[in-house]
Amino acid sequence: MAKITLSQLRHSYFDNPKTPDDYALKEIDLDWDDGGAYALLGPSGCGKSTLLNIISGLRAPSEGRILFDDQGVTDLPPDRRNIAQVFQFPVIYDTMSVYDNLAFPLRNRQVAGHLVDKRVREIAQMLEVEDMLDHRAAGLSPDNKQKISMGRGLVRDDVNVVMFDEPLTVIDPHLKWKLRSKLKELHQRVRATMIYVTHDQTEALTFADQVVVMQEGEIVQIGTPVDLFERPAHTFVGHFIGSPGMNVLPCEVKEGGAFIEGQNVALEGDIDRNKTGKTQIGIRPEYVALGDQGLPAIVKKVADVGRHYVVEALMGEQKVSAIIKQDVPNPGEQVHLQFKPAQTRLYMDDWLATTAREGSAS
Ligand SMILES: Nc1ncnc2c1ncn2[C@@H]1O[C@H](COP(=O)(O)OP(=O)(O)OP(=O)(O)O)[C@@H](O)[C@H]1O
Repeated sequence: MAKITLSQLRHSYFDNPKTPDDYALKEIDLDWDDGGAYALLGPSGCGKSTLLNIISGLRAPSEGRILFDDQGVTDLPPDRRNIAQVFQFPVIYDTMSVYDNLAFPLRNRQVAGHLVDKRVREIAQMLEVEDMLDHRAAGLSPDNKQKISMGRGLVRDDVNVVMFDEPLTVIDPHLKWKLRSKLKELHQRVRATMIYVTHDQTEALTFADQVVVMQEGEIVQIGTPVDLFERPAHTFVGHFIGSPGMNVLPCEVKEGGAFIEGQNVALEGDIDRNKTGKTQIGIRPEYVALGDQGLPAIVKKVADVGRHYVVEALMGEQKVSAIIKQDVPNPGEQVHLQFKPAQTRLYMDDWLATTAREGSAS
């Protein structure tokens, strides 16, 4: 397995790109460590497939380099990059048995018979498909077919990286969680460098140790699932991750503090003096409480989602969500919103612009 480096990578589908918007990938600099479990997360059109195709060699980048273990591979064709890929739809040979399907990538590389057998049985045991080894692949259910497809991706231990491209698309919703946790377990056993591409936050956060969040051809944050939840570096990450996402509220900054509707709102720490631009407060619904004092708002909707209630209130024209467990208000009621200071962040032009005060509870 290998460390993957993307250096000053840019890609445009136009012949003469001029503005940043002409680039499907703006500028990507990234190191993926050997043996890490990564997710590439972002909405449709943000550039995930473009990036994946550039790493696998199906597409040449307009600018920049790709290195595997510090060796340049930018000019190598896909078959010389030594990558295993698992796609949205199962890629297996229907006429072959499950055993032969799993053995295929190894036999193709002239691996000795006894080693093929050992590895196929190991992978089959990890995937819990040992009892299917003699079955013909054609008769398998879609989720078992995709399991075998994953097995084919994992069977070789000499690949640089295993890339999964939305691998759970065809899986029944009630089986998704099973395969999701299975993949995480497989990574822990196989310890290969894995990149999991998805637009689904649950899949990304369950699988990856580090999640790379993309928006409009740019990486907006790389972090652990906890980092992304606790300290979104960009308002997009705050919106995209969480349910409901982070509240992003226009505010005024003066005298070193932030104000909404003339009321001072305590922030997590100091404001970064080097940043400028549109000013907004970011606060997750989990850290908004209702009380006697605070920012006045009118309750619009209350949803009981089982473990807690999601209250949607209007502060003037501005919608604010709060997650609460008890003392549920009624729609139409006047309430006061209180933001937990250690979780109240300022964003300037959508980028985080406060530093957490040392020792403040997060
Ligand atoms: N072959 C192409 N020619 C021109 N533009 C393209 C081509 N492929 C992708 N694009 C554009 O590049 C941008 C990034 O697309 P890309 O497919 O990489 O995103 P994605 O995040 O993988 O989305 P999805 O999940 O929908 O596949 C989009 O604006 C898309 O319209």
